Amino acid sequence: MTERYGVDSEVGTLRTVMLHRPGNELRRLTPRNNDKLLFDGIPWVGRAQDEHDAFAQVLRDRGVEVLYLHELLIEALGDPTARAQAVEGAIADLRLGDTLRDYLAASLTSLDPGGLAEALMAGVRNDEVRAGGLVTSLLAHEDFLIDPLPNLLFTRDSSVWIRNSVAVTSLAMPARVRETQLTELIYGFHPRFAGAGKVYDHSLEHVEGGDVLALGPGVLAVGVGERTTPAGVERLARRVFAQDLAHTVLAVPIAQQRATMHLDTVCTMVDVDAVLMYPNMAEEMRALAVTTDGDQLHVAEPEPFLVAAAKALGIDTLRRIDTGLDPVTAEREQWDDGNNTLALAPRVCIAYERTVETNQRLEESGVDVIRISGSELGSGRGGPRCMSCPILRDPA
Ligand SMILES: NC(=[NH2+])NCCC[C@H](N)C(=O)O
Repeated sequence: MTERYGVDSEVGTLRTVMLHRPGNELRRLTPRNNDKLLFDGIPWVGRAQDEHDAFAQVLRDRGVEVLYLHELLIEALGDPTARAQAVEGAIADLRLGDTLRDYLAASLTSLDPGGLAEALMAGVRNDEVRAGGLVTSLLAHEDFLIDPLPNLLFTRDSSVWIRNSVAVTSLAMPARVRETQLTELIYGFHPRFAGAGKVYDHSLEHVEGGDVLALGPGVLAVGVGERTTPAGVERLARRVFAQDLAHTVLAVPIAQQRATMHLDTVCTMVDVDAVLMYPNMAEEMRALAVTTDGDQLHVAEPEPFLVAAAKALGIDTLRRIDTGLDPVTAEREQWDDGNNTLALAPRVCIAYERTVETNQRLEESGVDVIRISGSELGSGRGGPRCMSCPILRDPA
């Protein structure tokens, strides 16, 4: 049987990817809720969809199979047990109270898989239901009973494949926590993933996919900062070692701030032995190599990231593509996800067109750059890497 999933590197030829085409959940963003929902502006949704369609087309033109999260979700919700689990997860929130919870349970249960998926993604507003009762009368019209999930767009964060096992992650920001209820349904109930191993779940310590880089077979780098916690990387290391999915996990501390929320905002791989790094941070990035003797975890002293990574990969040097940008240009382009490239194969990547200088330097270093526009997509602070969850790559 040909493989349908499995990822052992960042750069092996991409075969299958999961995207999420932005939908009605983006139409919920207002100037009053966008900060909480982790968007820096109010995107023009139609244009964001066009940009996203163009991104998907670039992938298809390169022979990549594009799966959509919402379609996988609808298919998974064909299973009655999945629907029951979905409803239970959506109404668990304590803001509802018993009357409203019972009402929502009944109305969500009556929906078909398509309608239920839409409610789970776009959320439900108080004035969209006729529930009656105290809580609904006291809440504002525009209060959400079920929050919308605009960050579903960033499929990188809510699940990550580590070889033939999938890690449903544990998201740190309240606005995103419910996303993994959806990825859990997909991987738990969609027939395509029936035989897949499971290596992590949302009940564990925080780990986000944007922090997890498969540097090469058996070697993961995991950013520890605003999202993934120290305990998260420890738990992930234990889990991947127990399933023999990696021999080394490099824990990489990154500044706890929005600009560097995930490791992939400052560092992505563009070749089997080359990384693109945010120059303002490249020098000081350190890594602690975690290994195991089968029983205990061993933690090495911090070393420069590139040194620790090359050692773990068993190569002489991991090349850093030096964009040579002045600090201000570098800071501007990092903010616009210039370092968040998606590799389609060694030395071929997708990047936003707006990070002009970074792209040019990448090309001068021998990397093909396929440019996509992201004027609207970018308002969620994520680039090509975080808008994609690779499901199948050729072995590196
Ligand atoms: N892997 C990434 N860089 N993801 C970007 C996620 C952006 C999203 N708005 C958030 O704040 O969570």
